[in-house]
Amino acid sequence: MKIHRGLIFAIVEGLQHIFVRNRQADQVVEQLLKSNKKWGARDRSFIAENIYEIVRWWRLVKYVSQVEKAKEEADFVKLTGVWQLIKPLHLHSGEVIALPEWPEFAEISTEHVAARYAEAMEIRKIAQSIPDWIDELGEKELKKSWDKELKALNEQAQLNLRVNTLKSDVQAVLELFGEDNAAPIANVPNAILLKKRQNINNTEAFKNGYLEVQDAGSQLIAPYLDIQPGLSVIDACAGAGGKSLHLAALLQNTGSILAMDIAGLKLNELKKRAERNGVTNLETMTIQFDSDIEKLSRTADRLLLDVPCSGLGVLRRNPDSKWKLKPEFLDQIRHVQWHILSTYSQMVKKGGKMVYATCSILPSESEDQVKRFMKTNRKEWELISQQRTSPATDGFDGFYMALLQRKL
Ligand SMILES: C[S@@+](CC[C@H](N)C(=O)[O-])C[C@H]1O[C@@H](n2cnc3c(N)ncnc32)[C@H](O)[C@@H]1O
Repeated sequence: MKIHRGLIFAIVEGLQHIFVRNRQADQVVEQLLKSNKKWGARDRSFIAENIYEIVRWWRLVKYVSQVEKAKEEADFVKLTGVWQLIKPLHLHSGEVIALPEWPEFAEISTEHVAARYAEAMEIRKIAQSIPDWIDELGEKELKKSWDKELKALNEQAQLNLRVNTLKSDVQAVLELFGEDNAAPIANVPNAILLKKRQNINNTEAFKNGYLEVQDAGSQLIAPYLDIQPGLSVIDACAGAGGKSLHLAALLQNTGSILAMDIAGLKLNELKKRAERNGVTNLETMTIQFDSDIEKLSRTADRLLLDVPCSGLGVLRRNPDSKWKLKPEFLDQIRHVQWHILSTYSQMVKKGGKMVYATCSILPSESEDQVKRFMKTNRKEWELISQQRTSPATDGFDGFYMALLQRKL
């Protein structure tokens, strides 16, 4: 494939936004692609793919390029050029290419790149492109399985849909996308795998609320709460509502859902999504004080605690977060998780159930928090079951869920 200057500089612009201006990769890519209507579908996917790949393999590309800290435009051009050379080797895809003879690439020697790449492959944290502290933590917490999870977290995530059963069904959505392009996912009742990447938000099916984009692993969490029609459900960390919408569908629009969060803006987004999904049993509430929780003591048949976390189970989708995450944040978020689990659980009625969930592969954010909760609340609570999904073993994102019941 011929390398076009305009496309390389679009990638460079995107990377500068992410690494210099500290912006989120998905938002940067979305805005960049909107900014030039002349790019065709191939150009767009070239730009988006390269930005995500370079973000994912950032430490490796910097090592091979010998760029210590990327600051200037020239650094990003070099990194983008070097990635074009190592990509076919590293991802086993595409043909090996020669870089065009632009002055910006004059310094890059193919032989030197090949030698540095071979050297990098011997050092896991560089070959797998992960900060030292996450590599150490992963090994400490996951022991032998860290190696294979780390590799799986560097793969490109599949595109999964959840069919909204309030408005459509799996068969109808499969027919919309066609047999060649869509397939059901085993053991996840309303999940569909789309074989080709595409922008779902522009489709009529999405605009009509027939479907949502949601990883199949994430689709296991709402049903884990043992939902039956008529129940009163609280989703206490609802965010923009991926799981609230699923809960509404499982309730078949009966009973009630109270979607809560400390971030009111996210709940506003949830309201829009609920309308598109045809959800009629949902209210939202922004949490401001501890007393907001106390007032709801023992009111819920079911409580979902989809707590804030490191996101180390969803790095395939958000590869930039491994560079932005800091050890101090992880310590702080574990305290928040504990606060939520130990105080919000009061909202569950006697005999009611609660799911504690994270999108982290780390036991310290997941199993250990539940273990600690059970140690202090054994008289009142029973741990019914726990489940994990894993990028390495089932190909889903890395989620943890625990089902607990308040004794009668
Ligand atoms: C993992 S995200 C939720 C994702 C959401 N459930 C979904 O399925 O789309 C965690 C959420 O917890 C919220 N949060 C953080 N601290 C909180 C707190 N103390 N109480 C309630 N929500 C909190 C964050 O704003 C964020 O939206």
